[in-house]
Amino acid sequence: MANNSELEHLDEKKIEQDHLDEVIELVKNTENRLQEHIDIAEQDLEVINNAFDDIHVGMDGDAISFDAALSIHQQQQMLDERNNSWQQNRQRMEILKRLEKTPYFARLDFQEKGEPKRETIYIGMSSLTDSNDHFLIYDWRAPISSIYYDGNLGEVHYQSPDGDQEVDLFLKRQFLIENGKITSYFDTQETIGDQMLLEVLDEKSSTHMKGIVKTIQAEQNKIIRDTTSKLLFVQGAAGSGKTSAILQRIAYLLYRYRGNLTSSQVVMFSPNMLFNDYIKDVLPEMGEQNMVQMTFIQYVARRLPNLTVETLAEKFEHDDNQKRKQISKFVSDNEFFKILTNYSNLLNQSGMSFRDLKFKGKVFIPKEKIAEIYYGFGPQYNLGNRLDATVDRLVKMLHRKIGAEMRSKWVSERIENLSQEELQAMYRTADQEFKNGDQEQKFLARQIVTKTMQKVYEQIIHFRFVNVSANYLHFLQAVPKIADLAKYDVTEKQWDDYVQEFIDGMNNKTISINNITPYLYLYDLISGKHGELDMKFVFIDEIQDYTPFQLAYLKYNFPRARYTMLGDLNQSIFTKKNSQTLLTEVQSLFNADETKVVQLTHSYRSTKQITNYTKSILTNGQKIEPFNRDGDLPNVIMSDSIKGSVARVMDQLNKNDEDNYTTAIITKTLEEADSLQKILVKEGVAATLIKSENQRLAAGTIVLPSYLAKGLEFDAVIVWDASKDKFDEDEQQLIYTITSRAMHKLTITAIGELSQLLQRVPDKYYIVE
Ligand SMILES: Nc1ncnc2c1ncn2[C@@H]1O[C@H](COP(=O)(O)OP(=O)(O)OP(=O)(O)O)[C@@H](O)[C@H]1O
Repeated sequence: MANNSELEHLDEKKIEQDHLDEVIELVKNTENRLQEHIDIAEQDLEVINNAFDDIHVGMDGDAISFDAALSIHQQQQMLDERNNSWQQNRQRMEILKRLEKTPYFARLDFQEKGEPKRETIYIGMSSLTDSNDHFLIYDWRAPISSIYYDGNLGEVHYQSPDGDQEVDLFLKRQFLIENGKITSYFDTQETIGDQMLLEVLDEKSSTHMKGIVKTIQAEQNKIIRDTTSKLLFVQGAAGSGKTSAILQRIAYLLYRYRGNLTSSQVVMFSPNMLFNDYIKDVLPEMGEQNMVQMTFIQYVARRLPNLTVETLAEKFEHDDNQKRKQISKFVSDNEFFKILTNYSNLLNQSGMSFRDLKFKGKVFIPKEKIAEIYYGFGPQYNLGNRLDATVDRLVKMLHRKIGAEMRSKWVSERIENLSQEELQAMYRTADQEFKNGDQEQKFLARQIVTKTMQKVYEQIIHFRFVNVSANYLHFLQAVPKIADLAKYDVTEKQWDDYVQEFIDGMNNKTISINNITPYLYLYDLISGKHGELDMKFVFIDEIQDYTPFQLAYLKYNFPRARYTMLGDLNQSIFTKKNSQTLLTEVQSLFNADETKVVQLTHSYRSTKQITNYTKSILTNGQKIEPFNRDGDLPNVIMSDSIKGSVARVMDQLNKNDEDNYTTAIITKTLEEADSLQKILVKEGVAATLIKSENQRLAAGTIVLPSYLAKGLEFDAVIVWDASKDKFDEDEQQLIYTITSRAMHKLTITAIGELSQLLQRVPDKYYIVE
C-alpha cells in the first residue's frame, strides 16, 4: 500500500501531467494557426510566381517597358518578403513540433524581491506565450532561467536587462518527459540534481553529440552566459563538457543578440572534420543554425589552392624526432611572430621581391621597374598602401600600353584572320557602323588588345607581381641574423636544412604545417589585409593543439571578435605543450582585464572507475574530479602475440555487444588501425576503419588512429597494443586522450609487457586478465 508521501507524489504528478496536457494542447493550437499562415504564404508565393511568369510572357523581344520593369521589381520584393516570413514560420514550426513532445524540462517557484506574489514558471527549449502574451514556457536562455542553473534554493541572483535581480527560490523541479508524458520528476535543493544528470549520462553514446540544456552545470553556465570577456579561456578536464558548453554558448549568444548576430558571424575552429560531423546536430536541435565550422588547416589551406599542405597524419608521424621538435617549437612561438612582424617593417625600406609582369610570354613590366615604383613612394607609406599605390600605377601603365600595343604586327595579323563569327561577337551591335576602314581597324584592335591584356590586369590586381615565396624564403634566410637560434637549441646547420626543406617543398608544390601560417602572415602584412572585421565570435576548441603563432595569427585575422578558447592542457597530443606556458602566451595577446579564465574540474563523460584510471596516467595533471557514476573497473588484457591479442579483443567485443556497448578500438597510428581492421574483418568481425577525417562516424565497431579520436566519445574503448616502449615518456597526454574517450567501459591490450606509462596507475584502479 502506498504511504502518505507516495500518495502526495501521485497527486502532484497528476497535477503536473494535467498542466503538461494543457500546455501541449496550446502548442498544438499554435501549430494549427501557424500552419494556416504557412499555407496562405505558400498560396501567395504561387500567385506571385504565376504573375511573374505572365509579365515575362508579356514582354516583346528585349524591349521592356518601364511599367513592366517596375512591376517585376515590386513582385520581386514581395516574393522576398513572403519567402522570408515563410521560412521563419517553417523554422518556428519545427521548434513547435519539438515542444509538442517535450514542452519543458523544469519548473521554478519563486518570488521576486519587492513583488507581492509568488510565481511559477516552466523552462523549455524555446518560449511560448498564450493569446494574452502570458509566458507558458520560458526559453532556457531567458535571463530568469539562469536561476535554474545557478542557484540553490533560497536567495538567488540573476542578471536581467535592468541589472542584478534578487529572488527567493522555493522550488526547483526537474522533469523527464517522453512524448508528452511525465515519466518522472525530482525536486532538488542544489543546482542541478545528480539524479537527473545520472540518468542522462547513463545513456548510450551515438554517432552524433547531444545537447545538455536540461542539465547544464553551474560552472558551465558561467561559460555559456559570459558576455563581457574579450577572451574567455576554459581549461577543463577530459569529459568536463567543454565542447557541450560552447555549443550551448553559441545558442545562447544567438538568442541574446538576436537581430544583431547571425550564425555566419560566429566561427568555430575544431580539431578535425570528423569532429565537425559529430557535433553538427546540436545547434539545429536547439532551433538554431550551425555556425561556420572549419579546422585551422582548412582555413589556411584554402588561401593557397595551388599548394598541397602537409596532412595532420604526416605532421604527427614526422614530428617524431628531437631535432625537428626544437625547430617546430621555435617557428611556432610568439617570438617568431614578432620576428616576422619586425622583418616586415624592414621591407618598407628595401628587400621586397617582385616578379616580371609578362604579356604573351615576353616581359612587359620588368620586376626592377616595379621595385622602383614600389620604393618610389615616401616613408609615410606602409606596406599595404605602398602596394595599393603600386597597383594604381601599374594599371595606368597598362592602359598606356594598350595604345602602343594596338599598332603591333600581331594585332593586325589577328584582325586579318578573324572569322565572321568572331567579328560579329566583337561588334557592339550586329550592324555597327564605322566612318571608314581605319576606324573599324582601330576599334577591333582595341577590342583584341584589351581582351588579351585583361589577364595582365588580373595579375596586377591580384598582386601576382609580388613574389611571396621568394619573400618568405628571404625571411627564412635572414632569421639567423635577426634571431638568436641558440636560445632555441637550434644550430645554423639545422636551420639551413629547414630552409632547404621549404625550397624542396615549393619545388614540389607542397608546404609544411609549420611554414604555412608564417607564410600567410607575411603575405597579409605585405598586402595590408586587415582581416575579417565582421566576425564577432571566434571559438577555438582543443586549444592545446594550436601553436602560439597560430593563435596570434587568428587574432590578427579576426581583430574585432571575442574569443572563447577551450582546451585540456593534459591532452596536447600535437604540441605536447606544458600547460601553463600556453595559457600565459595566449593571455599575452589580450588585456588582462578583458580576460577570464574558467576551470572545469568535474569530468562527466566516464564512470568513476574510468576517470580514476585515466587521471592516474598523468603525473602532473590538472585537478580532475570524477562524477559519481559506477561501472566496471578498466581491464588490462595481456597477451604473448598479436594473434593472441586479436583473439582477446574479439572476446571483449562480444562482451561489449552483450552490454549493448558500441566499441571503438583506438590504435596509436593509422598503419596499425589499418592492419588491425583487416585482421578483424578476416576473422569475420564487422569493423569499420576510420582512416581520414573526411569520413563519417559509422554505427557499430570502429577502428581508428589516436589523433582522429580527439573530442569524440564511445560507450566502450579498447586501446590496441599499449605495450612497453610503444609510447614515449612525452606521450603521456596522448594515452590519456585515448583512454578518456570511454564512457562506460575501458579495455587496454598489451603484448609482452604493459606500457611503462600505464604501469604507474595504482593496481586498485584496474584488473589484469
Ligand atoms: N551538464 C551536462 N549534462 C549532461 N551531460 C553532460 C554535461 N556536461 C557534459 N556532459 C556530457 O559529458 C560528455 C563529455 O562532454 P564534452 O565532449 O563536451 O567534454 P569535453 O570537455 O569537450 O571533452 P574532451 O576534452 O575530452 O573532448 C558528453 O557526453 C556530454 O554530453
